[in-house]
Amino acid sequence: MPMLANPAEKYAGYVPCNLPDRQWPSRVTKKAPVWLSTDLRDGNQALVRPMTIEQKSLLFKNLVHCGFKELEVAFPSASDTEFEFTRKLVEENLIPDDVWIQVMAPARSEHIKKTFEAIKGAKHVIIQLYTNTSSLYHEVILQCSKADILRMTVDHTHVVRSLADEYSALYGTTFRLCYGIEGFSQSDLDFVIDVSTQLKNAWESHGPSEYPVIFNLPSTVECAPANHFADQVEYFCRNMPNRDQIIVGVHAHNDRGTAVSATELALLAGADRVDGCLFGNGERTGNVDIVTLGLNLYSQGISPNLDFSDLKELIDVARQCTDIPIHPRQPYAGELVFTAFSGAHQDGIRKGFRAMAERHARLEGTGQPKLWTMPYLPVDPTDFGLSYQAVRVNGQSGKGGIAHLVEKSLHLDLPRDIQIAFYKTVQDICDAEAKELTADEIASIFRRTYHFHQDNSADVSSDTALLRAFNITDTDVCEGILSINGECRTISADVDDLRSAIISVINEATGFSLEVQKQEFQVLSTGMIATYICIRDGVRGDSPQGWWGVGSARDATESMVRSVVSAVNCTFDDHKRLDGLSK
Ligand SMILES: CC(=O)SCCNC(=O)CCNC(=O)[C@H](O)C(C)(C)COP(=O)(O)OP(=O)(O)OC[C@H]1O[C@@H](n2cnc3c(N)ncnc32)[C@H](O)[C@@H]1OP(=O)(O)O
Ligand SMILES: CC(C)C(=O)C(=O)O
Repeated sequence: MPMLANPAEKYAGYVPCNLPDRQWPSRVTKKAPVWLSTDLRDGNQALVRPMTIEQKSLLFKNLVHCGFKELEVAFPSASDTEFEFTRKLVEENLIPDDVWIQVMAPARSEHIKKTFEAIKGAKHVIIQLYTNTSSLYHEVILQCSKADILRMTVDHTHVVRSLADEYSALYGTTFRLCYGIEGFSQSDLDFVIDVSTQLKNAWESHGPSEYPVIFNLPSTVECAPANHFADQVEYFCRNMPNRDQIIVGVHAHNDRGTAVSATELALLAGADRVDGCLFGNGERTGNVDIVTLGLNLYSQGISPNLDFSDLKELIDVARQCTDIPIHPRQPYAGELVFTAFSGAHQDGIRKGFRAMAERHARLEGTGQPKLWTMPYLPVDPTDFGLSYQAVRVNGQSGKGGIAHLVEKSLHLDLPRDIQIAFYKTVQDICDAEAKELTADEIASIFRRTYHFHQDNSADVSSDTALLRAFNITDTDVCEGILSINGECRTISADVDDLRSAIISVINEATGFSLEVQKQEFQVLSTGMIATYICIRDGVRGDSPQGWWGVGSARDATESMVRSVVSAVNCTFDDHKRLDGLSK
């Protein structure tokens, strides 16, 4: 069936909230909310294979390690696994004293009783009782009236409170009530406020409670834009009597792909607490991704009060438990997130790192913060235990990115001309092989292209010219043995005359008429000295731009000699290539 020419025949848009003086658009978030991880409940109920007790235990341990203080651990009346897992947490004393476990129960007495049996003996428990307030639900699913929903909610609040009082007396448990208002974002908000007020009254009618009731406002199904959800949350916060005596939570699903925005705007609109799952696991398109929310705050300089220092480990644990892979573009956690393939981005990142290092050096000792200001990289992945793969090279890459990888692997800060020359070599390979080249591959192409050897274990089989020995005597005379096409030549010259002496030995041996066009020295971060040299052959004139050579050594003179040998090898290579083409 094709898409409809007029989708209004099938789908109705949302009805905006009447909130002309809405406050949330001009507010700014300054602190982290209270987090509730629902990985083990809403995340779990959406899996192809719900987690085993072992998987739930592993995930629980890691969530606690991240710093969650409120965790919805189960829907205990749903299955033996859910029940037994809750018992295990309690009986094996696995819940730290400062952590509240939350369990979920529908408004059905037998389910509520079973839920209490599951948490028997726990220290801190939040019972989440849920009913659905949307008309779609009571008309279609329960086939009852609004009044029935109200009655059902209030009646079961009394059941929960009576059991809570009983269990407190018997086991010393501290209880809190959370009301999960399923269907909130598709409900008549005045009805929601009515049910919520009556639920609160019912709870409090048994006597004072140390902790305020939590009202959990979900977009059970995300059906409207994020600004609409924010309006609904602000409306609830402004119209609930005694707002300061309750906690308002939000629980966003991601059907429209805007759960993160909806939650962020809901916080501006007055929410105090946020439910979510790691990496956005959960029903259909998932619950809101709590890692993204936390790291979004972090990137604004606000501590999320959650520790994601080892994101890689957390990704591995989440995958082991849910059997759901992380998308390579998942914010913060995806494997391609801290990577740039395109030339312009690579160039920006490379320049950005330098500029930032210089700026930070200037700020040293001033007491001013060394802020992260990097083009294309909004946060520093090393804060989350991830490494930079800021630059990866394929056919879309440019000279800046390639030079960045050479610098990372070989510590050479290539001058612009050699960057351009080497870029062409790499591009030809990327194009011919239609694939990405790794940093190691780029380094080895560089070594091969420029016959650049930093240690004696290097493969020199493709070298036509080789420096076999080099020594500078006490009297500053340089002595060396050069092998050209397997034939050894001896050089002996003063340091100042050395370069022309080598060139004339080579010209004599090869019939070339080489002359030096450019030469640059560079002290590397390793303490070595690099020399970049460009030579031309006045006889053949095949390469008007000349051939580049690169050498490095502890000593500047030896480095220069190595660069000449490298350039001569490049000249040979090119001549062989051109001669091959002309045959
Ligand atoms: C938005 C949310 O995420 S809500 C939480 C949803 N989570 C889950 O459903 C996971 C765990 N659920 C389960 O294991 C099962 O659905 C159970 C144990 C709760 C109930 O199982 P069953 O009794 O076999 O019922 P079933 O799953 O077929 O249907 C749900 C029933 O609960 C009713 N129901 C749904 N929500 C509620 C509620 N908040 N309070 C009371 N009853 C409810 C439905 O109307 C339906 O009733 P019916 O059997 O009279 O038609
Ligand atoms: C009951 C609530 C909290 C819920 O899980 C939802 O509506 O998605």
